[in-house]
Amino acid sequence: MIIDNKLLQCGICRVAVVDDGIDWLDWASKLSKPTLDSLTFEGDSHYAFYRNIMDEPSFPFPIILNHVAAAVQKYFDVNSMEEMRLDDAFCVHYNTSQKDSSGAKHTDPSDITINMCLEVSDNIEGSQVKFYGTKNLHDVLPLKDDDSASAFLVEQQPGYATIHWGDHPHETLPIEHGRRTNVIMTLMFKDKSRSQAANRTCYY
Ligand SMILES: O=C(O)CCC(=O)C(=O)O
Ligand SMILES: [Fe+2]
Repeated sequence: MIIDNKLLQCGICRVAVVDDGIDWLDWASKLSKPTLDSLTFEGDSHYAFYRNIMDEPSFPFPIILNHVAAAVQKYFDVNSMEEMRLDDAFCVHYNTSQKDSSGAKHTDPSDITINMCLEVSDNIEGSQVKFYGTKNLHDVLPLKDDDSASAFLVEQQPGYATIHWGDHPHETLPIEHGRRTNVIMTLMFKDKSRSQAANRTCYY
């Protein structure tokens, strides 16, 4: 597991999901097309492109969850992935033809979010995820107060999952060049008494 220590100290864990059997680009091209459902009743007005993929039959959710399990267990106070359930999953896609490719500042309706990057074009500019403030991770020495970032950017890299607490405020910056496709998976503690997310108001 190669983990970026600076990000960890800010509360973000980035993990490579390398699997010979998965063609991320192929999934990006498939999922970044609208469906009738995504165009009609399930749109999320906060994203220029949003497509729910909970019912996508062959998307490799189990493989992704397997790859991130060790990191989730080490850093997010989870003893076993059995304690978590996948509550929702959707694809976001950004390109320069979109009128507004930013994502407003929010927290997620999740205890833990896994944001899997499928595709980033070579000419990408912008479209970083900007996090506000730092969060503590298990087993990571937090930054001293004066080093603590008030906000920082996380670049997205294809094949990497960004794992963060659902209540870590973040936004997506507008894309200036290129295209990007990510899949966002929201995880909840099955034990409702451990879940902070059920009654969260996500937008400010
Ligand atoms: O990748 C993106 O632009 C969305 C990021 C996000 O909202 C998340 O990780 O929860
Ligand atoms: Fe989010």
